[in-house]
Amino acid sequence: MKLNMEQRRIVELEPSGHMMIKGVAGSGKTTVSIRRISFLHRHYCHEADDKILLVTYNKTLLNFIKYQYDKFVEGEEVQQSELWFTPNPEVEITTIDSLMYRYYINYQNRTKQSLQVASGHVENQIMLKAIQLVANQYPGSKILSPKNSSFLRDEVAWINACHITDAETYQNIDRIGRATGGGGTPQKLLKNSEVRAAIFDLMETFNHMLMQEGFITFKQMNLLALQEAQQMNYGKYTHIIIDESQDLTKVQLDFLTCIYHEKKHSSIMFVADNTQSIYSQSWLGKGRPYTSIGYDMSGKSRILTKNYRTTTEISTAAYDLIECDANIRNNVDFVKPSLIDRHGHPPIYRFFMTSDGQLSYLVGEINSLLNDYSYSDICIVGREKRLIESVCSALAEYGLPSEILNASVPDFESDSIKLVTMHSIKGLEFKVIFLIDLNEGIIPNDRLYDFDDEDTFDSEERKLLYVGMTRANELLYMSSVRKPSKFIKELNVENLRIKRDCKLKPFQSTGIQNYQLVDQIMDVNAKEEVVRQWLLKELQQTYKYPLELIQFEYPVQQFSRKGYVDLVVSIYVNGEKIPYIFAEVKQFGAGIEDASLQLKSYMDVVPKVRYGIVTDALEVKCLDREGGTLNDLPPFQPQFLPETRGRRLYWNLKNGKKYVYAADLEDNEDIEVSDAENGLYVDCDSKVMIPVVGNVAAGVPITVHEQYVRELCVPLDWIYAKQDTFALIVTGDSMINAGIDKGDQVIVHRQNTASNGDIVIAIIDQEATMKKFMLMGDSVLLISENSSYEPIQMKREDVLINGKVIGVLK
Ligand SMILES: Nc1ncnc2c1ncn2[C@@H]1O[C@H](COP(=O)(O)OP(=O)(O)OP(=O)(O)O)[C@@H](O)[C@H]1O
Repeated sequence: MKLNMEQRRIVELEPSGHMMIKGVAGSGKTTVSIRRISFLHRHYCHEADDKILLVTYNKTLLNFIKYQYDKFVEGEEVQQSELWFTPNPEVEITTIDSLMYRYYINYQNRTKQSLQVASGHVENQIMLKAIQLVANQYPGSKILSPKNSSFLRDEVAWINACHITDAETYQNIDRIGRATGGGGTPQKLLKNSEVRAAIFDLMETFNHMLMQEGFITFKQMNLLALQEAQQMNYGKYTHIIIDESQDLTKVQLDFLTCIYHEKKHSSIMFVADNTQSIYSQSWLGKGRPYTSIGYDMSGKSRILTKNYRTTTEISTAAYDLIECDANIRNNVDFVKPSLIDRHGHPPIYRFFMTSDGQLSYLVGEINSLLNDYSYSDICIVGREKRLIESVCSALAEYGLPSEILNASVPDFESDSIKLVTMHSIKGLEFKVIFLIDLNEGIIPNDRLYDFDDEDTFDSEERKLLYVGMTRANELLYMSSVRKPSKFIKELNVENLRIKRDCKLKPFQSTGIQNYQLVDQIMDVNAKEEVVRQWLLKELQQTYKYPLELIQFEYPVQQFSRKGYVDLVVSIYVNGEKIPYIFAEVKQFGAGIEDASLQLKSYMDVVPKVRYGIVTDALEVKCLDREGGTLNDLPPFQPQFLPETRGRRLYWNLKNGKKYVYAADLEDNEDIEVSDAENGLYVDCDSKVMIPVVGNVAAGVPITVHEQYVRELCVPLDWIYAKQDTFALIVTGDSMINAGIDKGDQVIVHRQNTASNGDIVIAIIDQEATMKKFMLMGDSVLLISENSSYEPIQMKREDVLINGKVIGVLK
């Protein structure tokens, strides 16, 4: 892979302390980070204690990096990658959690203190005790109640994650998302309030009680790892690259600063995309400035805007989500993605009435994809683990191999469909992604509404969906069951499709007041009408059929019975209007099996109809005349309309070529000319009007009259000079073997000379006639191209040539 210029500049940047790389999803942030290791290792790692660290937030991403590089990197880079992933004192690639855990173990060993990570249950029990104890000191406080214990546990974890060690800091900190007390927050967390004072005391008491009982939380463990790093001066890194830095907590960021060994040639690079910040305890992802962790990034940031991972169609649809979220767009570090010219199928969205419906769709679609993709190219993504677990076991029943990606030892290569949660797919990519169960209550997850205010929480969940959508290299499927997530409505339906290889967009209802062809509707309140109106709109907007070709309730005689096709699209063929597409619609979600049979029976009795479509707005089936299934319907073509142009053949005797000449029936100056052989249109910008002066017998006039009633418009190229060009109507049949028939128009150039073989207008006995000119010695043969007529031989001086035929308009 060749890096683009911006990427290469970042990789090869001379280290000068801290810097930030902002980039959109798929812009190569991880790619650049890995190449940068190689560069730093080669050029800026010359001192004995120089070490490089690449730290990722999530374990699956770490393993994905290893997998990608083991698989793809060649030549020198293979050696480099081997260097990184085999024990090597100079380069380390790890997750922030395992790194901090190592420091925590050192802390334990040094302090001889052994604490166990508390289970959720233990944590809750101790929290309840702590609430009881502290509540006595705040008799007026409503917040310190057992019913708020999970909110309080979350808030305490947040204080610990943010490395807030004194009450004053907590009293004054911006509590983004919570301060307003919106959504499920039990109480406003106003600055300098008694509520905050109570929570801070609770945090200290809880931490203390937990440790007393020999337990610790993950957040406290991180605090102790940080303490250890501050204490010890060993194992520091000259270069640190932090991938997904927007997800890290304040403690984790402080820890990395602490293990950064500042030197003349050292560097710490924060790689971030705030649009993908999906953790509520993250620090920078919430829009906090880098100065809050001790770095001034003015003039130190670089931007990557091009999304290389997904197609333009997928990126555009995913961006719809971001565009409607002011929280995300207004974030200081927001980067608007720019698109690369890689096109593919727009994302497919399906709605199902039941989970079984979704499952059988998944099975059917995966089976149909297997011609082009292997199982390992496909990943099914769910908001929650339980959702993918149930799909995983169901797929097994259908004989489809699948496995839930294990974050610790993921096997990306195994020939099975992967299943993963939205949180763990961050940083990964697959050729085909299915985002399932995008349902109300699941995303945004209403069980988690308890803590942050609604807008903040929605933004976080919206980003989660954005992360999922931007994982697909080629094909993205999205589906909902029963009630779609409100985020689905935020996607622009124009950017979605209902099926692969089909232009039809997902169902959207139309209000009765906007129904079309109302005079043809039997019952506007009928349940299937809204489906028919959607299909009608699709036929007009997506397939471009004009409304005048569409009709409702088209009568069909089936033996003694009369039936009515719900919708028909007709076209004109040779001036005759014939039915072209039959459509049968069913009410929303009613199924299409019966309607398919009905449609086939209608098509059977109307042999002219070519295509059929049947839909209940959820399922769609297109049929051909023989009843075979088609991917899509044909789009409208201009020739389907009644003829508005007179089409004629023009034989240009100047160059021997034939053209299709089409003049508008109402405006004969509006002409279209195309090459009759290859159909290519001929430039008609320069054209002239020539008079139609009468029939051939009248000959070519000697003087030009101004008042010719009829004129013919022809391209300038076809004639020699406008003032000497006339059109005559052929009256006789003397030239039929030359392809010139009665009624044709010939274009004549006025001249009194002719060459052998020219078709001329000659005056014989004071009457004009059209003949072929042949000079024979002193005489001239005027030949009819019709064996019924004898050639006329005349003395050369007696022959009066009036003009030469330069073209024939049939
Ligand atoms: N210059 C390039 N040319 C072609 N492909 C590229 C280029 N840069 C990156 N890619 C490809 O784009 C995809 C995304 O790259 P990468 O994972 O590094 O992006 P990212 O910014 O870390 O993405 P995300 O933040 O969404 O996880 C990868 O498949 C990578 O190989």
